[in-house]
Amino acid sequence: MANDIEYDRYDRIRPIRWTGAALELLDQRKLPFAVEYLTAATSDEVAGAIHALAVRGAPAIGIAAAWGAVLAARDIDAGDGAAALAKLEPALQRLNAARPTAVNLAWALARMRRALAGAGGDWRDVLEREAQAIATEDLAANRRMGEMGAALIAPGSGVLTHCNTGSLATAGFGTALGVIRAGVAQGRIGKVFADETRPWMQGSRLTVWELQQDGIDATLIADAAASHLMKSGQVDWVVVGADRICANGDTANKIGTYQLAISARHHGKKFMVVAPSSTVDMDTPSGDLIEIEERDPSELLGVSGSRTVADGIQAWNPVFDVTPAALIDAIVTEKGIVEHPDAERMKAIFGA
Ligand SMILES: CSC[C@H]1O[C@H](OP(=O)(O)O)[C@H](O)[C@@H]1O
Repeated sequence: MANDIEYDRYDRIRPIRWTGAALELLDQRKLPFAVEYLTAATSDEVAGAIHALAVRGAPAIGIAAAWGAVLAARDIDAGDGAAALAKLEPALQRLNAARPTAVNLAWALARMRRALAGAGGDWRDVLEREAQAIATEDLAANRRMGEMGAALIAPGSGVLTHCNTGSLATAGFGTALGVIRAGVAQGRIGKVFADETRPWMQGSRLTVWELQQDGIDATLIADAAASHLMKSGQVDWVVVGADRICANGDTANKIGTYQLAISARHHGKKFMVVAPSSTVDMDTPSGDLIEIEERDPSELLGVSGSRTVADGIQAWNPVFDVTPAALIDAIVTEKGIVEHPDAERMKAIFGA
């Protein structure tokens, strides 16, 4: 750790709590004005919470789904893991269908299946240990990525981030927000900007609130102000998370990321993607093959329950977009940094 900096003070939010009998989820639809946990007692309740964005963020939905598999196991009897897997598969499919773009959901469920396949009579304990391992490994990866990403940022830099990639979106500490936490703690980042991230407002409702809990000042900007901010010279890096990183480095992330990358390149700013290796999908060759989630257009027709658009107006609501690898300066994962990513450089770290 850089200078043995104590990061715990930067990492007190836990959006996912396993009680041993149920999963408690910090309901992110109610933040920042209400900190309330909902209790999911079944795998289908977990799937519903993922789809409704009560729990959100690529790593967090993978972790929640893993615990959902543990909850599904409570409803079946089986002599070994293989028999259990056959009975669990319908519930695992419903969990997998909760959201399509973030690969972490499918990755976590595939890992739970692999753990079950070789398990004997203790398959329930194996399943629970695997879910806990996924969460524990994610937190460790975030702490490591924070250090690795911060090391790329020169002291006194300004940073713009998009959406929410913090403790709320992970097992803790965050991905892009983990780099910002580490960069602030090391004195490398002097100014943090967060954009609002319409339509779900992850930036204005979640990111600036999360940083406020740490005592880190962040300045909120309108999404539309991002290019003007970069032109003003106040930021040196744009640092974002990811939902799926393809074999050639193309990266799916929250809608609006692509235009930030275009503007960053135009203004000579560096563009960093931060994500654990569980977000890397070497089975998808390029970004044009990623399924982009489209949510209910009504999310665009109002704010906080108040309608802002005349009746009868149509809306199109894709909630992710794909940034081509050519616009990315560095992809930071806990397994290594891919600078100027392309298929060859991705393969060097993640294999075929
Ligand atoms: C570390 S979270 C990664 C990713 O997840 C978010 O999407 P959503 O809020 O819809 O779950 C956003 O794209 C973040 O960048």
